[in-house]
Amino acid sequence: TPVDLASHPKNATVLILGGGVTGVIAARSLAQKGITSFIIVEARSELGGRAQDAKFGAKGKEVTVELGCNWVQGTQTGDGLANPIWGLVKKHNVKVQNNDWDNITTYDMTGANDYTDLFFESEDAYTTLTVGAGTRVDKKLVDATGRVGYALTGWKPQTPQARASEYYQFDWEYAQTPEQSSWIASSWGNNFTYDPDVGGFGGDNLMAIDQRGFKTFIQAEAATFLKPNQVMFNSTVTNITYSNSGVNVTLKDGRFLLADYAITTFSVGVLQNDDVGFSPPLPDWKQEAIQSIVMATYTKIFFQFDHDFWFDTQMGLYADEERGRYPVWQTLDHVDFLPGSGVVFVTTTGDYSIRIESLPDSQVKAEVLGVLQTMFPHVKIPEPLDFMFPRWNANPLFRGSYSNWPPSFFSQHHQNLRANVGRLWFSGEAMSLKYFGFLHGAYFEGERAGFLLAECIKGGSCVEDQVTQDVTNCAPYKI
Ligand SMILES: Cc1cc2nc3c(=O)[nH]c(=O)nc-3n(C[C@H](O)[C@H](O)[C@H](O)COP(=O)(O)OP(=O)(O)OC[C@H]3O[C@@H](n4cnc5c(N)ncnc54)[C@H](O)[C@@H]3O)c2cc1C
Repeated sequence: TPVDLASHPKNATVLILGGGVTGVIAARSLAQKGITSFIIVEARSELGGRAQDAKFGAKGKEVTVELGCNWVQGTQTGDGLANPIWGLVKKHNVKVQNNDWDNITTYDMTGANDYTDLFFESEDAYTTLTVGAGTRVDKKLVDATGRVGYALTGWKPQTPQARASEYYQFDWEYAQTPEQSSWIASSWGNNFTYDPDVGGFGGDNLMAIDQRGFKTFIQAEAATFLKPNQVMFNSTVTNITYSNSGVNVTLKDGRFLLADYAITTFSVGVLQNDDVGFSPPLPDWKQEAIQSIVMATYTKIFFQFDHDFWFDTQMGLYADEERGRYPVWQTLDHVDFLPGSGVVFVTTTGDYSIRIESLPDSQVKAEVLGVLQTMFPHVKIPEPLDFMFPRWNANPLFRGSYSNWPPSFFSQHHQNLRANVGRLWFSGEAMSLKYFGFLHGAYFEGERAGFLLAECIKGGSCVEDQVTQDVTNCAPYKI
């Protein structure tokens, strides 16, 4: 039954839908501007969203492993712009360790095979790709796929080793292939994070190994300002009704909440898959924007063994004949991370992640053990003590791991994705122009939404982004 929004008392001025980094920082930003009548509505029983961990390992050998985000990507160079996640990590003493992605041992179908020269060549090819994208932006040329960019800038991988090296530079970051990704947006996504010459933070990657979980950086920050009555846990939103007078949110258990405004911070995967309904349906321009971005999937598959029999470097790379088949390996059983833990994990991305999510655990485990046997032909691979992987794509609270920008997603789509629909505001990592996909993208978007909405509530402008009703071609097709 439709609720008469006008005649009901409001639960709060603002409902912040989702308690990940975006939601927490939006709440903090509202509070900083004097708006304290808000409620964070979160389906899970804790804050953090995709900053999520699990206890993993045999009894007595358990360690905390990160199922979702794991790194502070880029810190700061000189007195340049600092990654705000790094600021929170330092403020709350979250334990992180420098992770050297070039400290790598390479393997292929014959076992250990040193193709690090090729690996570093692929690193240079990636840099050339991003420079080529910059030239396109300067010349106002249309976007193309990452694959087109690689080919036009001279990188044409022909061997499994070259493809695996390319995968490490590209797919392991964007969680999709160069064919599926925007050449231009993937390049600026990289540069604004890692390249201090264009205002990026810098080249470091700090890996969280805090046994309280990486999520501590955001939970501890929330504890500095959030009051118990400003957050509702175990509250899954099923429907959002919006009008000129307010927003009404229905929860799975039948409760409903009323407010003057709401900010949704749900992943674009959630918005794409109708896990939450909107009444009235979102306008066409909004729906096209939501469906035009991609929610990619990045999967870490964890193993614990009784003892370490693998590489001594921080990273390992395996080249299979099939590109993307269990390629990137990381050890936690390393003097820099969690020595003695017996934990090693491998990452898959994109369509390969979707594939393994549909398989039983036993099959994935057998496949990966087979790959380990190929990588280490002279070792009898022991039975693991523990095995686990999260299914991010199937999870109705996320539907993937983070957004990726396809070449058919245009600037106007981006503005439309971010724009509010009346009193319903949209935020989250995917709305970040420069840092889509990253934690720091979520942080900056939460801050932006909180500050702008505070202005609106105080009588300022309530419309920030220009909406484009129809995203059109500047040179229409002549058919
Ligand atoms: C496997 C993986 C690896 C990653 N690695 C990194 C990394 O190393 N570095 C990095 O910078 N970034 C990384 N990321 C990306 C980063 O985690 C995200 O960009 C960021 O956490 C997104 O924050 P958010 O607040 O926008 O969204 P979310 O964290 O998704 O927050 C949205 C919240 O909404 C809740 N929610 C969803 N549906 C409902 C509903 N119907 N009702 C109520 N609540 C709901 C969710 O539970 C969630 O808490 C990774 C992500 C994943 C999954």
